[in-house]
Amino acid sequence: MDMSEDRNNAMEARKEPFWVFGYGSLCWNPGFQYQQSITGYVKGFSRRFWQGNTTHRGTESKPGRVATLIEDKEGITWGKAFLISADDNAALPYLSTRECKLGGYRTHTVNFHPRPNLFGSSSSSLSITEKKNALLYIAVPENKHWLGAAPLPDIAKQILECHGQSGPNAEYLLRLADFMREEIPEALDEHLFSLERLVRKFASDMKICLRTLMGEEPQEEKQEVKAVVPSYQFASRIPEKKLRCVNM
Ligand SMILES: N[C@@H](CCC(=O)N[C@@H](CS)C(=O)NCC(=O)O)C(=O)O
Repeated sequence: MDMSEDRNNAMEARKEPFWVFGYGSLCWNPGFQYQQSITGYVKGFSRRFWQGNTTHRGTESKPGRVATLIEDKEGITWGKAFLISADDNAALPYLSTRECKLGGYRTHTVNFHPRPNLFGSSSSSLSITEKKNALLYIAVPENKHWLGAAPLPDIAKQILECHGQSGPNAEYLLRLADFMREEIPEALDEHLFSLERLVRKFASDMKICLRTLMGEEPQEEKQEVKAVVPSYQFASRIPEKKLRCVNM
């Protein structure tokens, strides 16, 4: 699959509004200005916590694990796309620092499929449901932070133990799982939700309060996960967090 980076420059050169697709922390903490956001999916990829991270969610000596995409002909990965305006000159440099410089990701252009309109699309909203060209940031096995596959319990233990400049690695996983459950409850992701279940189990076994770990008031631990009414302001309900290591 051609993962050339020159399309990024083409998007910059064209100076037209463009879409960025997020499937990890960008879903719940985009960190840049955007005109609108739409949940939806990309085909041909599956999400995996196979990318190591030594800045945001880990250290050089104890790298954490963050999300990337692996090629999977039958794969569908759900997330959120953000429309960035033509005259925005800040988003791409910010993402290049956050994703590429600090995270080992590279750009790739895909077709983004907006989530089918749950209430029947009128002709006026047809443009919202049409697939769109989007930029995404993917970590490929050749990058220096790549960790690759491991037994899920080992990945879960690593996530529970690691912490970086942006906070606990567990926060990254749990916020992504919460985002998917609350904004796209129909989306399946066995890898993500199995990891969430394992992290919650190991935290309970080790008497670790995840709410405290995530810097929230200690509360009664979620005993079971209930489907909730989709909230379209998910990101706005998460405490604003500027990523210190991006420093932009
Ligand atoms: N490219 C993926 C993953 C992005 C991601 O998680 N990047 C890391 C860079 S290492 C990050 O920004 N982490 C911020 C954080 O952990 O809060 C996405 O579209 O969401």
